[in-house]
Amino acid sequence: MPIATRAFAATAADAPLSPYSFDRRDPGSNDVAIEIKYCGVCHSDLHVAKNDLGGTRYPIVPGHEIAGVVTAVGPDVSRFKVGDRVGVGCMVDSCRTCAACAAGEEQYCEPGMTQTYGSADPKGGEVGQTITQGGYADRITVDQDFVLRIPDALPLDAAAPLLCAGITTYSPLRHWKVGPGSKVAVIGLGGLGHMAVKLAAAMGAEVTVLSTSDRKKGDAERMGAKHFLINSDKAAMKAAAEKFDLIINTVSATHEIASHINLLARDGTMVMLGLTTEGLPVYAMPLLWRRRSVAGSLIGGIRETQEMLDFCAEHGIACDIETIAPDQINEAYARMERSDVRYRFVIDMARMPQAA
Ligand SMILES: NC(=O)c1ccc[n+]([C@@H]2O[C@H](COP(=O)([O-])OP(=O)(O)OC[C@H]3O[C@@H](n4cnc5c(N)ncnc54)[C@H](O)[C@@H]3O)[C@@H](O)[C@H]2O)c1
Ligand SMILES: [Zn+2]
Repeated sequence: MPIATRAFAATAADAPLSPYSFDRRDPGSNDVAIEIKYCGVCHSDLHVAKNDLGGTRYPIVPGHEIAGVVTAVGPDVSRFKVGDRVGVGCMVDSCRTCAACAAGEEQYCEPGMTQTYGSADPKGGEVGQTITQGGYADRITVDQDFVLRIPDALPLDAAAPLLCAGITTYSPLRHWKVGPGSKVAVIGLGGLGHMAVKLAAAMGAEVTVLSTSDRKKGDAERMGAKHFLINSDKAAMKAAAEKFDLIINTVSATHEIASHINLLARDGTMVMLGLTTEGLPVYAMPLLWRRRSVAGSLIGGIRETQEMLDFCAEHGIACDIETIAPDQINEAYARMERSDVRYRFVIDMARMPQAA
């Protein structure tokens, strides 16, 4: 029996999200059926719903920060049982044979991972759907290899955004070997940025937040930042020159980065996380003079995502959230566009309208 699912979908780039019903597949032999309790609202959802990146196929149910409880498992599922607290992030499958998948970095799967929403699903996807549909929904069915275990120490609502915002910031902090003594700067204190601050501080780094105003200074310090820099303050920016080993750039819109390169120490790296589509000028001289890099990073693999969840449980880290009902999603998007969010909206599926 296919699983009746209530959701919120975008039907066009300029239309508000609205109630949408469809069927999830009944669990196959390796599948886990999940009742979604909470889903975080990532800025990528907004980019896709509004077709900022091009190529969105409608209707689309966004959402890739999923936390819920297992309701059924297929006969070959060994890792999960009914009642387990689980999460699903940005991927629901990959080729599993390419070099990236073999290295546990399924996000860089060479033929391409199957994203939680908007991907053509090689297994046929949801019943009657040509693309995968995401987590602004009360049910989902996912292959067990792409399901994460949410440790008991983490509340499901505040853990949900870890499945994207958490892993997207944890992975570059690990890749660039952040630890005690590292100096890390975070640009953009939103969903990703606030997790970058908490995670880098828990890894022992000295963290600085770079922002356009001092509105969030108190919050940043509470999250573990030692310093707060306003990027229009020329004297402060000059004083911070050559300071940082790693700059995590989470800004969601195209913005000037060249003036920030001088903040990097020798061998320092600025990691771009925002899904911006326009080119940005970067000059060779400040890069080569200190062997600096500008890099990018995409979410993180399944093994590393579990490691991140366990790290958060061990260090008592979760997201700062504002819980909303599914029908408040359009208002939440409008607020995200105004940078009015502290620091992640999370949809509570128990408040799904009955008629959806
Ligand atoms: N690389 C990845 O794997 C990955 C994963 C998740 C999200 N993302 C992308 O990362 C970006 C951030 O996502 P989020 O969910 O944290 O968004 P968010 O809306 O929670 O935060 C964005 C931050 O950028 C700031 N900002 C926006 N425009 C700005 C500007 N012009 N100048 C300076 N600051 C500005 C906002 O004040 C806010 O602090 C988005 O583009 C999102 O799509 C990438
Ligand atoms: Zn995301």
